[in-house]
Amino acid sequence: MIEIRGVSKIFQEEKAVTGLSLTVPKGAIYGLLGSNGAGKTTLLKMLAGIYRPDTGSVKVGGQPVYESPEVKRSLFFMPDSPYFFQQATMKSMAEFYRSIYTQWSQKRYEELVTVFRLDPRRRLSRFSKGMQRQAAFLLALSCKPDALIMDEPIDGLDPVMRRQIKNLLFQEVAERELTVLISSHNLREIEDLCDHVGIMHEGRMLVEKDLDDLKADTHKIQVAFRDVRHAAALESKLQILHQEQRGSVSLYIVKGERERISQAFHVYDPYVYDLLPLTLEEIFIYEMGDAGYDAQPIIL
Ligand SMILES: Nc1ncnc2c1ncn2[C@@H]1O[C@H](COP(=O)(O)OP(=O)(O)OP(=O)(O)O)[C@@H](O)[C@H]1O
Repeated sequence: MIEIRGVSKIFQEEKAVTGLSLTVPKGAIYGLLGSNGAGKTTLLKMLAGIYRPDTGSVKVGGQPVYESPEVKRSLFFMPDSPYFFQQATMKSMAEFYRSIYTQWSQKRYEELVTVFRLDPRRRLSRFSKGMQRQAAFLLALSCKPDALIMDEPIDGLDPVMRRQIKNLLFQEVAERELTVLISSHNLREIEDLCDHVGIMHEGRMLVEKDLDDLKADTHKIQVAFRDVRHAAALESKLQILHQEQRGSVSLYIVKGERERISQAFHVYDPYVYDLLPLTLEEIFIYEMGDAGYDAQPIIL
C-alpha cells in the first residue's frame, strides 16, 4: 500500500532524511519511532504529499503521491498539532472535508459526533487541546481515507479517549483494511497499537520489523557465572547491545536467535540463566545506544 524507496530530503544544508525506504502493507498499523530530529515529521510530510522528495519515490497504491491530487484524497494526514481554519466549528470543517473527500461518510460523522459528545456548532478554537485532538480524529475517520498518517496523535488525550480511539482504529483496520502510519514517542501506545515498527535516527532507518519479530530478536538475560572471566569471551560471540552488573548477576541485552544465545551462555555453565521479556521502550533505548545515541547522565 505505502511504498517509500530511497527517499532523501535536504533543507538548506540540513539532511533531514537520507536514502530511506519503508513499506506498509494494506491494513497494517505501522509505528514510526525515533530520536528527536530523526526526520519522522519530514518523512510523514513527504508521504502526505506536502513535501516533494529530493530523491527517491513515495507511492501509495502504486501511484506517486506528490504529483497526484487523487492519491492525496485517499490519504488523511494529522499533523502534531491539529489544524483548523480560523473561526471554524466542527460542522464547518466537516463541510470543508466533505467537499474534498469523495469517500466522506456523513453517517459515520454523525455516529462519531454522538460517541465523542463534542458540540459541532462550537468554535474549535474554544475546545481544549484534547477535545481538538478528538475533533481531528472524528473528522479524519469520517473522511474514510485508505491511509491515515498521524504525527504524535495521542498527546493530550485522556486514557478513556485513548482507548476509544484505539478501538475505532482497530475497527477501521479490521472492517475495511485501513492502513495506518503513526509517528510517536509514546512507546507503550505504539506497542499496543502497531504490528510493524520502524526506528529512525539521523534521517535513516535503523531497524524495521514486525513488532513480534523485533521482540523475538532482542533478549534480556540475567546470568551469573561461577567464573566472571567468561563474560569477556562472550563479547566476541554475541551481539551485545547492553551489559550491566548487579552484584554477582549480570544483565545482558543481546540481539540474535534465542537458541544460539542460550547455547553461547551455557558453554560457561552459569548457575543463573533467565531469559526475561523485553518492552519496546527497552528495545528502543538499546537500539539507539547501539547507534551511538546513548542516554548520558544529565545530573551536573
Ligand atoms: N522546514 C524546515 N526547514 C529546515 N530544517 C528543517 C525543516 N523541517 C525539519 N528540518 C530539520 O530536519 C531535521 C528533521 O526534523 P523532523 O521535524 O523531521 O524530525 P522529527 O523526527 O519529527 O523530530 P521530533 O521527534 O523532535 O519531532 C531536523 O534537523 C530539523 O531541524
